[in-house]
Amino acid sequence: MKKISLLGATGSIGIQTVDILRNNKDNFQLVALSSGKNIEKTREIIDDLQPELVSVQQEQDAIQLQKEYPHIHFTFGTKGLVEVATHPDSTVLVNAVLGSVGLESTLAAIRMGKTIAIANKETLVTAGHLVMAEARKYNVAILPVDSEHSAIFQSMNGENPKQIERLILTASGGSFRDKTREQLKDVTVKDALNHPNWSMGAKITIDSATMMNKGLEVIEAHVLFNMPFEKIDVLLHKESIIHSLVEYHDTSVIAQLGTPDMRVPIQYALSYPDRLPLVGGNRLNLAQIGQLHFKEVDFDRFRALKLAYDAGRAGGSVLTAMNAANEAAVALFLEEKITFLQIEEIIEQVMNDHQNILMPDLETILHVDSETRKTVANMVK
Ligand SMILES: NC(=O)C1=CN([C@@H]2O[C@H](COP(=O)(O)OP(=O)(O)OC[C@H]3O[C@@H](n4cnc5c(N)ncnc54)[C@H](OP(=O)(O)O)[C@@H]3O)[C@@H](O)[C@H]2O)C=CC1
Ligand SMILES: CC(=O)[C@@H](O)[C@H](O)COP(=O)(O)O
Ligand SMILES: [Mn+2]
Repeated sequence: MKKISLLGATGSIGIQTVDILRNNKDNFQLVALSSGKNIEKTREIIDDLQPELVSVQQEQDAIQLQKEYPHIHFTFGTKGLVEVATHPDSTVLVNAVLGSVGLESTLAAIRMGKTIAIANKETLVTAGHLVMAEARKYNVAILPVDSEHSAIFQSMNGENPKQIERLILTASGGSFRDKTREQLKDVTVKDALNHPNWSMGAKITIDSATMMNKGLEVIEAHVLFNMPFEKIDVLLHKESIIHSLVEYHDTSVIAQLGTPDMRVPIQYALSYPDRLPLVGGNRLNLAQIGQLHFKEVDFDRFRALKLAYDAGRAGGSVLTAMNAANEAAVALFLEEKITFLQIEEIIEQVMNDHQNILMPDLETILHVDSETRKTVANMVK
């Protein structure tokens, strides 16, 4: 029986994780969870899986829930995320919270020796060097949940990492993959939220449309697999059936395929090194699909991807600035305060203005993160 702490239980990844835990009660037990502001969904998960500890975003929600569930301990805010992540009974942290707010709780869980199943890519982008250094120090496994990184992880199983030629991340191209830059000028939030293959949270769906998601994933791959950027490629593949590929010295290419279903990589990170049957999973029928498509990426068309490669190659605090600018700009786009193309304009301006600090410590990262968010807010006043 693995005991689990789950950050971001009410989100897209969180709900799918809860689904897996519910279907595998003999293997997993949820001991602690965090949610944000969705208190109705939080109640449903509590009633279903009876955790010992729950953290919500706001104090008043914690007070209300404490009255309703006196046998459960409630907490809130950033310290609540840390409490959930470090619950003494859990051995695995599933980090499915959104954004760089997941950083400190991840570091705290690593220092308690917990295995980390990580969906929260912003944490790896903003402070990958700190997370991986702590993971090495405490001998903790960081298991990918992101579909591409899970595919790479599975395609590296039993192989010698030194014999890898390159990693190939597949990209659907997002909601606007068939539009020109000219046509992107007046796209709406509703259109941007309409991802062709995946049903996901709003922020990552917009990231997918700008291709910043793929940029974050290139950096995530660099961090998780210790691979130089020159050996990480992106390939447009509109069906999202091949989740990513690894090419070896001898020209062999190993890939992981499957129908687009995030429960597969989530469950694999939980059951690793075993595999469990996926309740309600759809089997891949390649004969029925008939054709798979591939195309080279145009970096002028997908400018956010180029910015992410630039930040990755530079390293240092510009990664935090880029990530925070993206989080802030996407939030403004979702509130309809800026246009779609302004997202990457804002990121580019923030990166150009940034005074880079190499190997930033936690304090510097938190400072750059909050200052960048203020800068972006001022840019659109
Ligand atoms: N969705 C997907 O298929 C995939 C997602 N990922 C990554 O996983 C992470 C989560 O994505 P996704 O599930 O789509 O996101 P969602 O927006 O659906 O969910 C985010 C979760 O985080 C909570 N949350 C948000 N802000 C805060 C905060 N300030 N404090 C505490 N809790 C907070 C939300 O709470 P509430 O809703 O209660 O307010 C919710 O539980 C992201 O890093 C994303 O890039 C990676 C691969 C695929
Ligand atoms: C499901 C998942 O892992 C997402 O990150 C997905 O990759 C988004 O798809 P694209 O970024 O390829 O559009
Ligand atoms: Mn992904």
